[in-house]
Amino acid sequence: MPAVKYQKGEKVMGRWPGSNLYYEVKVLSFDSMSQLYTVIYKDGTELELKEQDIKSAAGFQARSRSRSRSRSPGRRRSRSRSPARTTRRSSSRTAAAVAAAAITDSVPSSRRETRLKDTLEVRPSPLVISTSHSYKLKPLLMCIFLLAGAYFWLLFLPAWVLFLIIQVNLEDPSLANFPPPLPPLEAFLDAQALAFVILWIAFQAMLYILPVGKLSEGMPLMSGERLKYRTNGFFAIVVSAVVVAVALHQGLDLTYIHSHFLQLAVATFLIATLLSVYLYVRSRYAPQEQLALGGNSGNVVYDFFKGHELNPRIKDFDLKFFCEMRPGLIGWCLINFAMALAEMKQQNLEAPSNSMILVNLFQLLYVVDGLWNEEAILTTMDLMHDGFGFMLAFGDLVWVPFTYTMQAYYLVRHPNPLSFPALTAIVILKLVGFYIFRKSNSEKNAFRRNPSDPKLSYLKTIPTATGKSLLVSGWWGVIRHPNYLGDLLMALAWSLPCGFSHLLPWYYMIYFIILLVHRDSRDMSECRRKYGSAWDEYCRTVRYRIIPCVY
Ligand SMILES: NC(=O)C1=CN([C@@H]2O[C@H](COP(=O)(O)OP(=O)(O)OC[C@H]3O[C@@H](n4cnc5c(N)ncnc54)[C@H](OP(=O)(O)O)[C@@H]3O)[C@@H](O)[C@H]2O)C=CC1
Ligand SMILES: CC(C)CCC[C@@H](C)[C@H]1CC=C2C3=C(CC[C@@]21C)[C@@]1(C)CC[C@H](O)C(C)(C)[C@@H]1CC3
Repeated sequence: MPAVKYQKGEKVMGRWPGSNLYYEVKVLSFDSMSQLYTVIYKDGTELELKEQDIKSAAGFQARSRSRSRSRSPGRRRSRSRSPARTTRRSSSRTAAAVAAAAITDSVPSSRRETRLKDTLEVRPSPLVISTSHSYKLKPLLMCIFLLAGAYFWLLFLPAWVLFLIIQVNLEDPSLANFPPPLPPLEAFLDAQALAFVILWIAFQAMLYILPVGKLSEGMPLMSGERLKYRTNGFFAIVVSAVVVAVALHQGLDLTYIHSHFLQLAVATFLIATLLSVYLYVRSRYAPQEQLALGGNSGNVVYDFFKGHELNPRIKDFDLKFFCEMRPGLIGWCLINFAMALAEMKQQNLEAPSNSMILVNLFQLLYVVDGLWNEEAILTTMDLMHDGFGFMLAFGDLVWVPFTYTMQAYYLVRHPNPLSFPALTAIVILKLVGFYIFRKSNSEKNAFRRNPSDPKLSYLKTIPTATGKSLLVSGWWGVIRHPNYLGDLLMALAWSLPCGFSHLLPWYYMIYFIILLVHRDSRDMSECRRKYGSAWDEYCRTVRYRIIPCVY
């Protein structure tokens, strides 16, 4: 049995979860089952920490002394944030009081910066957080639930995609016709479809590595390092569009995508599964500091599903960023366009229907906007916190292109004429949703990138113990997830053109409500863990999550 490294009663430095800050803590106990130390901070907060989040006090002080000696004056500015120094200072103010007092109010940027710095200087000892949110081993039942969940989703998600594809293409896609007639087994696999998918992904990978476009910096990792990302997504979609146009001109029949939708989906699923196996294997050898918090249960299926490595890269090629932003996202627009051509062919139309045009334009705007603002993805949850495993690989490569295109796929066989007032109302809804979505995402992204940006000086903020602040006015002062509200309004505008005859084209709307409500509660617990009572203060100030005055 391995020896316990830190003994009961020993004074050590413990990392504050989710940050790079270390505080002096006393070891209370060690649980050999969970391999977690229970430690107590100076203000009485008890947390459970892994061994790698603890350092011996002597070694830590020696290291921070030698590091601060070698720092340049510019970097020394941030010395007040060093944990060693923070622990030497003490403040009688409670964290909540500091947070409340330091909400900055319409101050000029220079003053605001000073104020921000001041709040960093008087940073209190860690916030008192309730143990129910603490960083501790989940009870056995919870573990069983999570494991069972992973098995369930692993089987359910691919089956659901197949079901949607087969069902929506039926003459009568009513759910009363469940289960749909299954095609013979050999109809699922098609070598040509597989070749097309491989070609598409390779083409996107080639565009991604071209030395064109900006190299953007990601958010600081635990190690303090900032990864660089080639954010040339807009370039990639423009080149893809030109190549497709040339291929069409040369006689390429894009309606192949409609007639082989099932085979293309199965081929992509195989690739996503192979990729996930590769990701799982390499995560077993990845250094500790490159791992995400989740996906380390020791259960193969759960870890395979959740993903463990945060930013798996082959040299500078970032697999998670590439998969999230390129083949699936740009493929989504290609498929929609192919569906418009298939609709014209099937229904003998000279031009796509108004509904089809709306769906195509709306979703194209969404994707182009995402690619134009590609840098903003670097401050989202997936990029910052989630490991890359089956869930995201499948989500990015299969789920997005083969289920987000459901409205266009549905319209090929189920026309839904739109009156002019209905069309106008839907366009207005989409634009309102888009405005809220874009403005709120850009505001948070700009603030996270440069909190002292003079253009944001009018915004009120709450400082937190991690050194980051929370916006408490502007879009993020109205509701806690304004970007989700905008996204939901847009989703509504995508389903409305399909009418109300069937439930299936509304699948995206229903799924999206569930996804975003779940993401919101996941984010709430994560932020509560990271920011402690500063987060509570934020929640008291901004009471509603997604819909003002309702939810
Ligand atoms: N079409 C689709 O399928 C999907 C689309 N989306 C869209 O992607 C976008 C990104 O979503 P997602 O990554 O889920 O979440 P967010 O972009 O909302 O990111 C949440 C993070 O923002 C930071 N944050 C929260 N509140 C504040 C605040 N008041 N001030 C400053 N920072 C704050 C926190 O991170 P920290 O403090 O660590 O910076 C938090 O963890 C959204 O627009 C969403 O609608 C998302 C999922 C699926
Ligand atoms: C398979 C599961 C049930 C769900 C998987 C979820 C993923 C499909 C989504 C998680 C977050 C996403 C985002 C986008 C696409 C869907 C996934 C990958 C996004 C790239 C779409 C375009 C937007 O402009 C965006 C804001 C960049 C989105 C970021 C999050």
